[in-house]
Amino acid sequence: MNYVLETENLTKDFGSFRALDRVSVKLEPGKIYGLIGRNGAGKTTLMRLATGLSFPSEGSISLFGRGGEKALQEERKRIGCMIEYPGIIGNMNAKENLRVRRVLKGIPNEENEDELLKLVGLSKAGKKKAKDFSLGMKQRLGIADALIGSPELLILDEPVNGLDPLGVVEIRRLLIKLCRENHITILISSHNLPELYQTVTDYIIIHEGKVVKTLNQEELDEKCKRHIRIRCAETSRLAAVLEESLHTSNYKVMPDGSAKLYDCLERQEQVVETLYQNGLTVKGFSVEGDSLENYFISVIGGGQNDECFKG
Ligand SMILES: Nc1ncnc2c1ncn2[C@@H]1O[C@H](COP(=O)(O)OP(=O)(O)OP(=O)(O)O)[C@@H](O)[C@H]1O
Repeated sequence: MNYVLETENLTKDFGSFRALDRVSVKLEPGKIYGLIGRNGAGKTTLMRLATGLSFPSEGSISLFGRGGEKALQEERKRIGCMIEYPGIIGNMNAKENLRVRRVLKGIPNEENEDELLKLVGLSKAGKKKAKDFSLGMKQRLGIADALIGSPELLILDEPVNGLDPLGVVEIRRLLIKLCRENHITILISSHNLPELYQTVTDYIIIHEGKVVKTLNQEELDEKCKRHIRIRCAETSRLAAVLEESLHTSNYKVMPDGSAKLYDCLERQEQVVETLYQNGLTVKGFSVEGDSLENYFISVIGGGQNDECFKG
């Protein structure tokens, strides 16, 4: 497969400080990746390297299946980005801002600025100068800017940072639309985990410059979904008892022979009783599953400053 972005052992040192440590990630087309990590984990550094705003100390990057400086320079035209702060000219309105960007990006044909403004919900901003925009409007203008040139990969550093709940929802809808309808692959960083959960398809968890976990939404759901974990000696009969006596097929038999039961959480006593009545020797019975925040904290080791994961 030609990955949209692939890094191999990507490393960035600032003097003796290693901000990014042998990061290898692969971004498949048509997905929305959430880059998660505490303050200073290396998210922006990774994004800056991918977009060519900074250069690696070691390791390699390839974009759309091509590596090497010359090819990267060409392929970067297929990326749109908003990193750190949206670069906005305060004395110009939204449309003028986009026009300047288009010219700076060397896109000669009259790109459809009106269409972009409509897409990000700024068509009514009219003559209002960007310096008078709300934070949400500025973020949306930043995204419109990143969309100039019809990029196939959109890289957004904390696009919902500082937005009110409605603004957050608007950006979420926009990103999902861009991915589903315009087939744009998206990499976003955010500390707002509940929000990411509703937006992204895949997660890349980064901690102290290292990628400590990559997983998709389904895998995360599986990890976080509350369930009863049942361990018993007669593995082969357990499934039959769950189906025939508890009338549920909402369970999964794990490789170690235990079962995860996603039903019956409100009637655990009845479950235990039924297992005993059917002659099963229960060796373990526990309720497992976690909140999203706790899962991420468990992956990165927890500790102080966990408030970077907003609830
Ligand atoms: N130009 C630089 N010179 C020195 N150190 C830097 C530089 N840029 C980043 N760093 C350091 O590299 C580490 C990673 O920074 P980075 O901005 O990538 O973190 P982040 O995950 O984006 O954090 P945040 O969530 O706060 O934005 C931090 O410790 C930061 O201080």
